[in-house]
Parts: sequence; structure tokens; C-alpha cells
Amino acid sequence: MPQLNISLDEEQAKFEADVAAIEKQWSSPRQAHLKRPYSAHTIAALRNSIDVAPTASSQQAIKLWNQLQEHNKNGTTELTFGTTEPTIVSQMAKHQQSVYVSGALCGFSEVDAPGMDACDYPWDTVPKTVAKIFKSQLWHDQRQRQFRLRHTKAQRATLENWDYMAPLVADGDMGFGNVTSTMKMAKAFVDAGVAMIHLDDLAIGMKKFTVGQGRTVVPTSEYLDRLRTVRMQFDVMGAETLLLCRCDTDHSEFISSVVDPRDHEYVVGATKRVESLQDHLAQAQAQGKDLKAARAAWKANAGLKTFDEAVQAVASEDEFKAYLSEVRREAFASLTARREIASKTVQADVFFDWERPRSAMGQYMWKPSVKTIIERAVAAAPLGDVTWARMDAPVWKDIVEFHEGVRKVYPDRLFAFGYTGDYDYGKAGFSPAQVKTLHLDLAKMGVVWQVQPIWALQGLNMVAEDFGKMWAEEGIAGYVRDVQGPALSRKPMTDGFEKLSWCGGYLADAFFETIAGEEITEKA
Ligand SMILES: C[C@](O)(C(=O)O)[C@H](CC(=O)O)C(=O)O
Repeated sequence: MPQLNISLDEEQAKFEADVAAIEKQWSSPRQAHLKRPYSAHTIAALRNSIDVAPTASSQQAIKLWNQLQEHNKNGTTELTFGTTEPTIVSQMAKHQQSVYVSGALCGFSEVDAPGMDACDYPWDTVPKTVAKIFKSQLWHDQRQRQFRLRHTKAQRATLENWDYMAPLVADGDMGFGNVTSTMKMAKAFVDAGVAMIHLDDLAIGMKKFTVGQGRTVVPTSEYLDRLRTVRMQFDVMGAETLLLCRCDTDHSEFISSVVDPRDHEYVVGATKRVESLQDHLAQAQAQGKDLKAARAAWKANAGLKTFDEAVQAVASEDEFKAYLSEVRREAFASLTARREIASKTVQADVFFDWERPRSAMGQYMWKPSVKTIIERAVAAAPLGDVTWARMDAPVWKDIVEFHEGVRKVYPDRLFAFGYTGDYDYGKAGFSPAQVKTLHLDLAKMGVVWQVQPIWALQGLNMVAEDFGKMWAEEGIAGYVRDVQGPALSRKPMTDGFEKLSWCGGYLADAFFETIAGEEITEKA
């Protein structure tokens, strides 16, 4: 194999030029807010010897970044929705500035074996869907441009000119594994042309909505490592791609490990000397008892509390005050430190055992609060560009507390918000008037990107069902009345089968004309 034809001096000069270029990119207005745990030298040393910068993803990311900054300045917001379908994307160009590629939707429509959003699809499912959609956007963009350039400048003033290249925001879930698999996923997204991906703090394989038990998050340290991994991959590629730090801590019921003292305040233990939950369930199973009921009974008897709650339960008011003021001297006191402080400030013994409530898979029980989400979001912020607290229910008080809490530390922080699944606004205490202005009220707090992620499951299904019924009952007469007629007569016309259509027959014609040596542009 030939040696790389480069002298030592040239190799060094190229390396130093790469370092300088990386430092310049990192200090640009787009990236200046990011803080990395590694140096430009390290990243340069991880790069290829030839330039393979991902221009498409970077261009789209900068476009999205500028859109979001503009919204933030004006107190407005982008309202987009999720899809996996290129034809729908082509119509979104008329009303949305961005497109969301939802993992949940991919899990229904882009896989061999569909299923509930348990994040159990292959790691490249969403990147591949992004690639499909991005290529469809390029094609629409190309056919429109080619069609326009068949016309004179004056004629073009009357033609449609949609921005088909709406930046794509995609679901990176929890990264699907350790550092190297998360890197591969991030790379696949960038190669596919994505503008922003979101990464969450859920434990791998533990995203679930169905079993009546809450989800499991990973320790803060593991979440930050995931975000660092994506950031490193983007940096190695020289990509401007945006990272949306999503936090699923709200109403999660378990944490996979207690390795990070930042999480200790919220871990729940037994304060009664009961047998372990696992032993209790094993016995119940051996006796053929209902396991859900056995679990509930154990929880009721175990005196489940966080350590601070356990202290409060046995301390006098003054003792507890003294305990808390000591604990708060440290930003994040570990359980060991808390025990130490309790032994000095409180007379009674504090019985607290976080091992007894552990699940069959070893998770610890925990009790998150808005404070937890704020702490995680603040710790994550310097690694990413936008923040999203994915909440199980739209509790306005919590929503305000979260966004204001993060903005106390990062006043210009940009936020995303998902109108998740079946949010019940009435039940959450929203009046119809509040629902009406919800997106605008969120925008005022910096929530510049808002998404209805799984519209297809309700909306598209409903459209398909209604059309199916009409078609079965009325045939072509109903089609002409309800679909073809309105689509063709609307101004601007909905893409259909006519000249300006998304079918783009004229683009195919242009290729034939080009190889025949014909001119396809009009002189202005
Ligand atoms: C956004 C989301 O990750 C998705 O896959 O679309 C889901 C959507 C939902 O459950 O409604 C999520 O919020 O987890």
C-alpha cells in the first residue's frame, strides 16, 4: 500500500490549520455558548486527513438556528408536527418552517415489526427516515427551481416559490447504546442531512408507557456523557448540527443507578425494616398471588421516602432546619454526606435503605420534581443548543417553574416543547381560553420550537378513515367533489397532477432535453 504522500511538516501544518479552523468555528455566534470537556487539538486529531465536512446538515442547522433566534427575539414560535411521509413534508413547506421526524411514528411506519413507542426499533431507523425525507426535499427543491428557470425573470415573479428545504428535527431517543453506538447514530443523522436531533435521559430499553409503571432515567453523569458523545461526533465531523437536550425526568419512577451524588436527593428508600421488594414479589409469585397487588401492598408498608423526608419524619423542627442548612452548604450532598450531617444534627436514628425497593432489573426508585429537571437541564445546557423537558402532563405551574428556572441561569436559553400524545388539557386545569393562547404563552418563555409529534396517529388516521368511507360509498363522484375539485381550484393550487405538480414530470422532461442538447432555461 502506498504511503500517504505528505511530509512531516505538511502533516503538522495541516493539523495546526485544522485546530485553528475548529477554534474559529467554536467561537462563532452559532457555537460560542457551547462548552466542551475536550480541546480543539483532540478533535483535530480525531479527524480524517481529507475534508469530509457535512455541508447539508450544517447549512440546515444554521438555517434552523437563525429561525429559532428570530423567534426568540420576537417572542414567537415555530409550530410543527411529526411525520415520516415525504408527500406530507412537501405540503408542510407551505406552513411550517421545520419538520419533525418522530421516533414513535417511525416505530409504526418505518419498520418490519411495528409497535408501541418503546424505542425498540433498530438504531438507524430514524436516521434512514431522515435521509429519505431529506432527499425528497432536495428533489422538490430541484424540480421547482428547474421549472422556474424555464421562465423569464418577469414570468418567475408570478410563480410559486416554496422553501422545500425546511430543516429536519429528529428523534435520537437515548442514543441506543454506549459511546460508539451513539456516535454512529449521530453520524448517520448528520450524513442524512438533519438540522437538529434530540437526545434524552431515559435508560436504554426502558421507554414504556403501557405497564402502569413509570419510566427509568439514567444518572445525570450518564446523560451528560451521552450529550458529550453526540457533541464530540458533531465536532469530529465539523458539523453545525444542533443538539436538543431533552430530559424525560418528569414523573419518571426509577433511576438505573445511584453512581452520581447529584441524583441522591431524589432516590427513594424504605424507612421501615420490611423485606426487600424482590423477596416479597418472589414469595407472592410462588403463592400464585397477583403481582401488581403485592407490589402495591409492599409499597404501602415500606414507608417509602427520600432521605430528607426520612430525616424530617424523625427530627424535631429545629433539628430538621439545622440538617437542611448544613446539607445546602454543598451543591449536591451525597447520601453519605447527608447521613453524616443527620448524625450530627438529629438525635434520633434515621433508618433509610434504598436497596430494598430495587426492581428485578436493579433500578432504584426515585421521586423527581421540577427542581430535578431544572438541575439536569442546567447541567446539560452548555453541551447543547436547545432544551426540552418532556412532561407526562401539561401542568402549567410546572411548565412555568421549569422554563423560568433554567432561564435564571441561562437567560437566552431556547426551548422546545412537545404536545405529547394525549395531553388532557381540561383535566390539567386549562380553560379553553388558556389552551387557545398556550403556544403564544410558551413562546414568551423562550419556547421557540413546538411540536405535535404524533399527529399522524390521530389526524392522518382520521383523514384516511373519512376518505375511505366516502370513497367506498360514493366512488369517483365523491372523489371529484371532495378531493380533485378542491385541490385543483385552490390558489395556490394543492399539488396534484397538473403542470405545477409535485409529480414533477417537467423535471424528467428536462433530463431528456438536456441529454438531447436542448436549452432548458429562458433568457431573462
Ligand atoms: C416525541 C416522541 O419522542 C416521539 O417519538 O414522537 C414521543 C411522542 C409521544 O409519546 O407523544 C415522546 O414524547 O416520547
